[in-house]
Amino acid sequence: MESSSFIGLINNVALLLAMGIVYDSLGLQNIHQRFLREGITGILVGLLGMAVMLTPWELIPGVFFDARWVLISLCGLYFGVIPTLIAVVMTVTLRLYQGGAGIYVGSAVIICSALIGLGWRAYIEKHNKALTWWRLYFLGLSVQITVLCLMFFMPEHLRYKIIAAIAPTILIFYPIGTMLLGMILSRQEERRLAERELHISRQILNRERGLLRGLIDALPDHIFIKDKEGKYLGCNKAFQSFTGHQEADLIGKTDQDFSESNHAITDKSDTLQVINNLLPINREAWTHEQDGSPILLESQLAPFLDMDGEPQGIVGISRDITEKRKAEERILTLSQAVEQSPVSVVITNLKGEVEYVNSTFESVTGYSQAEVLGKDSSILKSGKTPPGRYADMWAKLVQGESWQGEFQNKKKNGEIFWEQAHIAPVLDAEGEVRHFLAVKQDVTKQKAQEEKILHQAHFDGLTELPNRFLAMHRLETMMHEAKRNQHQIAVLFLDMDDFKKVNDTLGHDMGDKILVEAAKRLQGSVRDSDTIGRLGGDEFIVLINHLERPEQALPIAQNLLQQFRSSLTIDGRDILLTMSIGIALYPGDGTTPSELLRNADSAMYHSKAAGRNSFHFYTQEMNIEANRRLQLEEQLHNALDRNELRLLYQPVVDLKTRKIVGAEALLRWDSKELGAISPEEFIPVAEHTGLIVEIGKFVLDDALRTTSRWIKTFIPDFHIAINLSPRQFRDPHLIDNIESFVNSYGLEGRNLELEITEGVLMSQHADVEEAIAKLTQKGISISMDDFGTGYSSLSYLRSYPFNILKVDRSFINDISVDAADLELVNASIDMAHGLGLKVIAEGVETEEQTALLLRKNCDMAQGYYFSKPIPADELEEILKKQTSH
Ligand SMILES: Nc1nc2c(ncn2[C@@H]2O[C@H](COP(=O)(O)O[C@H]3[C@@H](O)[C@H](n4cnc5c(=O)[nH]c(N)nc54)O[C@@H]3COP(=O)(O)O)[C@@H](O)[C@H]2O)c(=O)[nH]1
Repeated sequence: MESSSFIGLINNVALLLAMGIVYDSLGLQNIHQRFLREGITGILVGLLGMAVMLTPWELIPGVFFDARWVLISLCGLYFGVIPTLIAVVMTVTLRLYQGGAGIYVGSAVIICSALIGLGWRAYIEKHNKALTWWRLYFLGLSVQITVLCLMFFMPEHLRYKIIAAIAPTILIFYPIGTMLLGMILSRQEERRLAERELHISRQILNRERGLLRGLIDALPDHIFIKDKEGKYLGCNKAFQSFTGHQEADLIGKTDQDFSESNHAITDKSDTLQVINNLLPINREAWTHEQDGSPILLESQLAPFLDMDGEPQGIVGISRDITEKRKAEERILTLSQAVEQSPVSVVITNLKGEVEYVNSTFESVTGYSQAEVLGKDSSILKSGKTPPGRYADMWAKLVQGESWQGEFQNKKKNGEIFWEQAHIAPVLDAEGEVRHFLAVKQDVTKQKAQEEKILHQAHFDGLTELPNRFLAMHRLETMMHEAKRNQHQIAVLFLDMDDFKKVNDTLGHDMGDKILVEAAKRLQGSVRDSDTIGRLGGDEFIVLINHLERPEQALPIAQNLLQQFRSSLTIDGRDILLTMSIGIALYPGDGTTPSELLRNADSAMYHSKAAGRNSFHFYTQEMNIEANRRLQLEEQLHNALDRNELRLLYQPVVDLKTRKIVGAEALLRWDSKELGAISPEEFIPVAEHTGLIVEIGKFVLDDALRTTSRWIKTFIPDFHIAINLSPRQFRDPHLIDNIESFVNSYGLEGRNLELEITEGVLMSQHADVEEAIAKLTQKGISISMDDFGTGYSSLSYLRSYPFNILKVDRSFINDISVDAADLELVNASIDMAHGLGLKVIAEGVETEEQTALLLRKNCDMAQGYYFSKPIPADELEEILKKQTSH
């Protein structure tokens, strides 16, 4: 090859190499817009191709040659369609401009080499092949063979000359050149790619490093790194502000160089421990913040290793757990309080499944925690709680409101129990309902108590009949219904005849049994729709509903009386009892329950007055009687204050001497409103109302004061008889009062005689026995009044320490005409004397009676024959005269 040809070849090679260098130095790969990048690349390759075409070398004289197809084929292979098209257009244009014999073959060479380059590119991309040296070689070879073939289209006189001239060169050197050039371009491409990746990696690394630092600095936890000697290698902002030292000041120093706060997080021994064991450790320590406030730090220290696994130091994270610890302690206290709470605590999820129960729940229900966890809270349902209550509860809970109420639940052993529950939704920090909390108390005992109280409030404890309150309530309900339906009601007021006497005689226990039996008989004689109740004592009420005519009550009352025609058998004893019944009708006899009851009561009184064991319908006259009783009660209340009460004295005469030896104090009431009222009328009222206690005290005081004068002046042995009613014995001050009056008026016990009737003894109060014993100890005489009228006076005479027997007026009346009465009185006197008692005959009205009594050895007498009850001053005059004789 000639030197000029060689220079041309070198020139072509240099231009081809320049393509890669220029591409690199222009940084075309950095142009992000694809069309711009490919356009510029195409122009650059086109320019280089034109430069190659303008610097050919003369292969043989007259035959010029260049390496354009190498450039164009590599452009197709490396840069793709658009740059190759531009380069082809530019170089073909130049070739056409150059003209000559090879104008078309030269242009075809450019186009074919471009197509072969693009074809190889498509093949490599499609099959994802690597651009190896041998592929580059075959690309070069295929291009050269194509170029050689195209040479056959040269004019005939040149065709073989050219082929002969170029064939060895392009078949031997050009494929190798193409391969080498391609490899250079590939290497450049790889380097460019590696650089770009490195650049990107650096960017990522920097960004991530910044991000990581930012993150670490943003963390509230204290983060630090130390080397093996415990010297700081770095730390985050939180650590800096906690220790009060900048990172730059910390680096290279140990905790020994700083204050306590650093030691709280880690100390040298921790660092050594972590490094030696290569295991993380946790530690907690109390220290102080910069402002001196105490703070609890929890630190985690872990080793960090180099690539070879050698420990390089430790990394530590420490955080403020002061609030967490306080919260834990609060939660612990709270959970212990809940656990030990005396009430059951249940926490469920929103589906009602149990998540927690305390120990009280376990002990109350018998279920262990394990048995109920995850179960539906309805496990305790007994089926006895009304379903509406659960619906009401859920309606409240789903609205976020709390609910309280009672359930009748079932224990594990099947026992039913009452629970008072307060259930509330539990909200989380966002205000969302997450759980339900139930606080429950076993109120079974209270319920039973309530029911008992309710029962007691409505039912009579002895007979289990409705009591006054319930009976009146039912009457009111019946009245409403009767008013609506235009029917009538009969209210029957029942009172047992002489029950008090029977009760007192046979004792209260027997009395109670009689009442129970009587109640059963009454119950059996009315319809279910009627009501029978106990008003108290021996009083019952029967309410007959749905009457059309008043007469319909008549057979019912008759039937009730009939029930008691046969005797009651109690404890083997046959007891015959009768009833007095009063009937009031609604609406005729009253428009309120109390008015009807009052009027039925008046009618009952009338039955009593009419001889008992009978019934009477209420009449207006009865109302008058009842009103009278009411008036007496009202007026008697203040009779003492108004000085309406005074005492009369009836002398008691010694039958042998006919001299006054004593007197009986008898009370009189001259009411300013009602006029003179007989003691027979007002004493029962005073007893009934309890006013007798106050009045009796007045009698004792007045009588003892008055007679003390007579005793001191006229008769030292004078005895004053004072009546005591049963009710007075229930006064705890009775004995003290008597003693105090006797002492204060300078009297002796023998000057006082207390008259008690059988009724006092029959009440069987322990107080009576005790009181009588105390009184007799003080020398006070006790006399049995109205002897002979009661049932068992004789047995009482033996049982109690009586001093005097007062034979009742009813026996004395007829002793002069009735031999039986005289015998009775005679026997009484003998018996009394046999027991060591003195006898006073009451109601002596004639000399004949007096003489008979004297003959029968009666000791004393009182009665109109000797004197009616007279005022104190009159008796004083008599005593004066008697003494002076
Ligand atoms: N607890 C108290 N009871 C008292 C007191 N004062 C009286 N009474 C009791 O009231 C009942 C009626 O008493 P009174 O109307 O006073 O009748 C007494 C005499 O007046 C009456 N009497 C006396 N002699 C005759 C007579 O010859 N004929 C006749 N027809 N009546 C006569 O008898 C009554 C006395 O009875 P007694 O008490 O049984 O001795 C009466 O039961 C009183 O007890 C009082 O302060 N406290």
